[in-house]
Amino acid sequence: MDYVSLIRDIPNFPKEGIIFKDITPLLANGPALAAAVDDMAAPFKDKNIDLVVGIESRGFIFGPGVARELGCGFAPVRKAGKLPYHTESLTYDLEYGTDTLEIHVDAVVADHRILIVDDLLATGGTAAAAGELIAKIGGIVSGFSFVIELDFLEGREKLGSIPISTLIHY
Ligand SMILES: O=P(O)(O)OC[C@H]1O[C@H](OP(=O)(O)OP(=O)(O)O)[C@H](O)[C@@H]1O
Ligand SMILES: Nc1ncnc2[nH]cnc12
Repeated sequence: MDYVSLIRDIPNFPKEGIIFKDITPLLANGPALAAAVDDMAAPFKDKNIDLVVGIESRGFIFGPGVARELGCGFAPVRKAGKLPYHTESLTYDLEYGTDTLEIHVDAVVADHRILIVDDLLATGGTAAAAGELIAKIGGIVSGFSFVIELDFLEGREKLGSIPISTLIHY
């Protein structure tokens, strides 16, 4: 699938100097969306994943589809103040600022194998924070699956030796 032609560059969004990768053309294309979800799940089909964790907000678009493909459930990692039950929380640096992520304390079963899903890996701060949160509540982070990776930001350096799958590299 030619994903690259379905991702639009938006210069200087949301801040001067950032080239934002807009995935909405890909989302609007039925075959491309289905292929992206399949391709994100494929490397993890035989990895005994127990739960997919998606990161707000664009991880919520792909995560449940990937979970369905893997035959497991889904749990959200959300921005601060959005989750209703008791949470673990972590503040981290973004390509364009800082943010705080939270997860419900009972989101994972102890020692279950977790796949983290998001649309894009940039500096890796978000994915690393999600991984730390899952470890704090007893899960085993067993993979990361992204649509896009911005190689020049070296985000995968923050994710250690855990398997990472990405559909498109820039
Ligand atoms: O690798 P990093 O440098 O941490 O950046 C990647 C994160 O940035 C974007 O989300 P954003 O924080 O813009 O939130 P959104 O999905 O709610 O728009 C993207 O969807 C990732 O979650
Ligand atoms: N350049 C970028 N485009 C889209 N989402 C992002 N998240 C972090 N950096 C981004």
